[in-house]
Amino acid sequence: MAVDDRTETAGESAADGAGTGTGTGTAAGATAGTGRPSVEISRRRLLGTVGAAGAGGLALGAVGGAAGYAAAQPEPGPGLSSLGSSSVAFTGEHQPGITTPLQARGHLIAFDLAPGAGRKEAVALLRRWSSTARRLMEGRTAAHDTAIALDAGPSSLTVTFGFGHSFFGRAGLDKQRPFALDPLPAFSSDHLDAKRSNGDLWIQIGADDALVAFDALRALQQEAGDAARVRWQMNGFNRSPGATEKPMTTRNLMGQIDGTNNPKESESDFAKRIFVPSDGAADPAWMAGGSYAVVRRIRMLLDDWEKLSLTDQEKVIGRKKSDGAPLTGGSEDTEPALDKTGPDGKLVIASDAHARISRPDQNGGAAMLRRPFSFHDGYDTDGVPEAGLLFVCWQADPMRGFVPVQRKLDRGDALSAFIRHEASGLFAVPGGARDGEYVGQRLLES
Ligand SMILES: C=CC1=C(C)c2cc3[nH]c(cc4nc(cc5[nH]c(cc1n2)c(C)c5CCC(=O)O)C(CCC(=O)O)=C4C)c(C)c3C=C
Ligand SMILES: [Fe+2]
Repeated sequence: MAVDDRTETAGESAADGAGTGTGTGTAAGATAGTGRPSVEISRRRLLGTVGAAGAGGLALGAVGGAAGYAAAQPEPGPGLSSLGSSSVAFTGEHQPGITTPLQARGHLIAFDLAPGAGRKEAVALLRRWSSTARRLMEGRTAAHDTAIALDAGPSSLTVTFGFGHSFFGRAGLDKQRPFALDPLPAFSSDHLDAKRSNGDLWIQIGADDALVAFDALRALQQEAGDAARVRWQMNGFNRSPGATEKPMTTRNLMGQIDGTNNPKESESDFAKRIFVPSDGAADPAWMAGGSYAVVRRIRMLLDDWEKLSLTDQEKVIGRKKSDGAPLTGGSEDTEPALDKTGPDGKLVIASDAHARISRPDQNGGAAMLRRPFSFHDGYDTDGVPEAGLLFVCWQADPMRGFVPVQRKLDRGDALSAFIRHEASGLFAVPGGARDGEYVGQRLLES
């Protein structure tokens, strides 16, 4: 949906002047106790000014900061593109960032409650985080804003919160811990780094603008305050909207079209597969409308992968690299002919092809919604790219989603020679906040 005029809160009205083009572009004054300047303004209001000023935003840089901004002559501007103006609702049956189309930027961050912090601190933290997530997703500023995203619209920002297994003991909520959060089994191909795995609390941030995404990451990390400490943090990306001639399924860093056969919202069993039932049958009740996120940092062994011929690469997956069509023919959306054999009598889609053995019909119906981000963290000392997939998948129950499929992949996936699972997390992601609620309220106030 396109961003609209914003209703200013009482807290924002004091800073209105900063957003109306009076000259500074930032509010004077400081936020009590932080020493940091308070930029408590609506991004939309500032955008109104920038829109009226046309190239004023550019003039800001060109002629030197706030003074240049004030001097810019008003000219009609093109306004926000749909990339900047699109926003996602914070409230709803489900949290945002699960069925939201993939965004161009992603940050994953896990926290542990600080020593001595418990349920009371967690309640205050989730209240703060929810309030900030809502504001930023609407294109408003955070309570203590840094100006990083000041000129941008909401840019499809989503913020999604989850609870890890260890949270429940620390918060005195053991009885509320779902069995579905029991630790994932070990897989023979695991090379997991415990320090970059799991955590009490998890946040997934996605946005189509890098500064909007980082702004949210920074705001939420700062607001953790004394209540929680960062355990690990990972950064990812996908294709930017509009980068291709027509909208299409994204590619991963192996060059494959990735996401084709994801469950579709239009399918009758979609909700049952991805979300914990909202009809009162959920156990525990606070997870109604929620979902379980499995997060795996999967390194791609790109030097080895890129040595394969195109034919061999396609054999590993069972689909064509160019358009994602099954090797048995057709286009991306064609159902693969799994039994089809070639002139040599062998299966056209090999018995160990990744896209064959990960299918629900090869795994007792197990299905998940894959919603990954690619990552690239530079090169190691040998010049090998530290790159791959921040694999995030969503399901109503990991034992009927990720676990059986990963077990099967572990036993004989042609892709496994080219990937390495380096970190892992499992998080209970409660249903979306209702109006006036914070995320996790039904757990924390149960
Ligand atoms: C345990 C679950 C899975 C892991 C881990 C996984 C890693 C992984 N996958 C690719 C690339 C592709 N995967 C594709 C399909 C696919 N993968 C999984 C599950 C896991 N993948 C499923 C359930 C499916 C869909 C199967 C089906 O129903 O047809 C494809 C094909 C295109 C598509 O449907 O998306 C590609 C390509 C990589 C690179 C990777 C680890 C780095
Ligand atoms: Fe896959």
